[in-house]
Amino acid sequence: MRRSASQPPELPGYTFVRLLGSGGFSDVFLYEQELPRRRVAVKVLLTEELVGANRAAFVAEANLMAQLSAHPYIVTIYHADVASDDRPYFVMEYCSGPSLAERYKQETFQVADALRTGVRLSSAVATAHSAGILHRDIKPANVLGNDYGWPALTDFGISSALDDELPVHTGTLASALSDAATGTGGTESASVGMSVPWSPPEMFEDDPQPDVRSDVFSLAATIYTVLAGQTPFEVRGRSNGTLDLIGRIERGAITPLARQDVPRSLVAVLQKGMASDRNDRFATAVDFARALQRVELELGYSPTAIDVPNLLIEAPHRSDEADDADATRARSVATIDAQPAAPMIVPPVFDARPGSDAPAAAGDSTVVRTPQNIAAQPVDEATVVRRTPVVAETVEPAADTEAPPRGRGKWLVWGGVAAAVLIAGAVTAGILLGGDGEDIAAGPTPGASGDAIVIDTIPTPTVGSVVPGDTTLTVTVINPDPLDGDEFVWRRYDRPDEASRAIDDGVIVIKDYTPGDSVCLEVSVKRGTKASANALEECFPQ
Ligand SMILES: Nc1ncnc2c1ncn2[C@@H]1O[C@H](COP(=O)(O)OP(=O)(O)OP(=O)(O)O)[C@@H](O)[C@H]1O
Repeated sequence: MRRSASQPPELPGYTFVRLLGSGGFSDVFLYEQELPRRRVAVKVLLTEELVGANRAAFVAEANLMAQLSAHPYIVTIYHADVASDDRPYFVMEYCSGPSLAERYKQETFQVADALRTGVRLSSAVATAHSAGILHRDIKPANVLGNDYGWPALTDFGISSALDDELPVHTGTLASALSDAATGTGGTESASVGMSVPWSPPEMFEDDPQPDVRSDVFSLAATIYTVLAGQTPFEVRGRSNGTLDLIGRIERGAITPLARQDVPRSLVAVLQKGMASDRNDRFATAVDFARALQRVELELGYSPTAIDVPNLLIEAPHRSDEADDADATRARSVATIDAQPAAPMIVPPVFDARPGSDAPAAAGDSTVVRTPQNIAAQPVDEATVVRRTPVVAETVEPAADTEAPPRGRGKWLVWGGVAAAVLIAGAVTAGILLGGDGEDIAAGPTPGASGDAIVIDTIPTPTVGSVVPGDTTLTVTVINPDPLDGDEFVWRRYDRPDEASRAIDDGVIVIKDYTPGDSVCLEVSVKRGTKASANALEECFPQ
């Protein structure tokens, strides 16, 4: 439920113009500043959030952003104070353009634009890292657009110092349950914020310990999102509830990026950025930016400068790039120029382009997004708060319990109280309970509502063997915990138009197979009318 905005405060020297937007615990208003005359965005903490920890978190956000304000791709903070109604506020650069979230839903990003945005954003993130700050909530909605159409990273609301504990928020699942049910408060404990579709797997651990590579994952996921027009672990035509996404993120099941104009090298960079094991990712945001620059060079584009402070790393110029307009700025930041391309290997799972042996299209042609390549159902993009360490709990299903309208009950946007409890339990157990199993008879359950009630635990199949033949590919799958009557349901997710099929012996035979081709399968165990919520999703041969 959307809450109504608070009253804009009276601010001497500023005239209120209009509401720009509302966050979980603050409102952002457009004001006209008198001297110097300019439009500014003012973020104001809600009266209900004035209690200690929230006020401190708000002030910390202003201080973190102010520390990074000189960066060209981080929203600039001008001033902070407390209004006459006792609400703290900060005044920042007004970003008149659409955010990346608005843009990717309305237009198809050209490859050059995505690369440029990726390098710029990475330099903003690297700058935060060099100041000892993890952003922890990088996603398209937190990248605003300024007057020049440049990206401007914002919302350091859940950021933390690199060597600190995660920021502690007040309020818990238990207290939310209690609040929702009775209107009273509950006990407090620590919780962490995250936006699930762009979160790395380590954030779902009991005691998350994110580091710079966690931000690298979210950076890569953000660039994937703007290129694909959907988040990386969303699958068209399937349930994309929070549990589904967490399962796919943990398995590294990135949805193939079906764009002919995205070169294999870029696919490989994004895949490496989103590797499940953080040791397999780029070690730093600068490394990720450099990899994007190499793709720019490969495609014949001017490499976008990496603007970072205090890192006077000057790589050799490409002679014809000496006048790159991007490289000269009146900013106190160093510039890292592009380096020569290095070959990268693209595993087939991520690259869904037909005829993937064909050379990469170097062009930057406009791609018209057809209804087929738009995600069928929205995922929950909100920043949510999860208690940590997460403890399994059991509650009566409360699917129709309303989420509190404002404040730290933000995580309830996950689809209700029961969904949040289910996530907590599932993550703790290290497995994702199959209880949100899709009702086969009714078809896939769209959205987070499919996460609401735990009914049973249906195992996820594993791969037994893969045997490529001259004209067939035979994949045998195993039910690790079979019960009488269990079957398998499988389909090719690289061919969304093909129907699902049921088998009971676990032997999947793909006919008309051409050796060397990749076949992407989604296999669930079917038990009665339910299926395992977390399907096996893999492309073969591996
Ligand atoms: N500097 C700005 N210029 C223009 N619009 C802004 C600016 N800062 C925020 N907004 C708008 O205000 C909305 C709310 O901002 P806020 O940072 O509170 O967002 P949020 O991420 O939804 O909330 P939270 O901080 O609770 O995660 C944003 O969605 C954005 O549209």
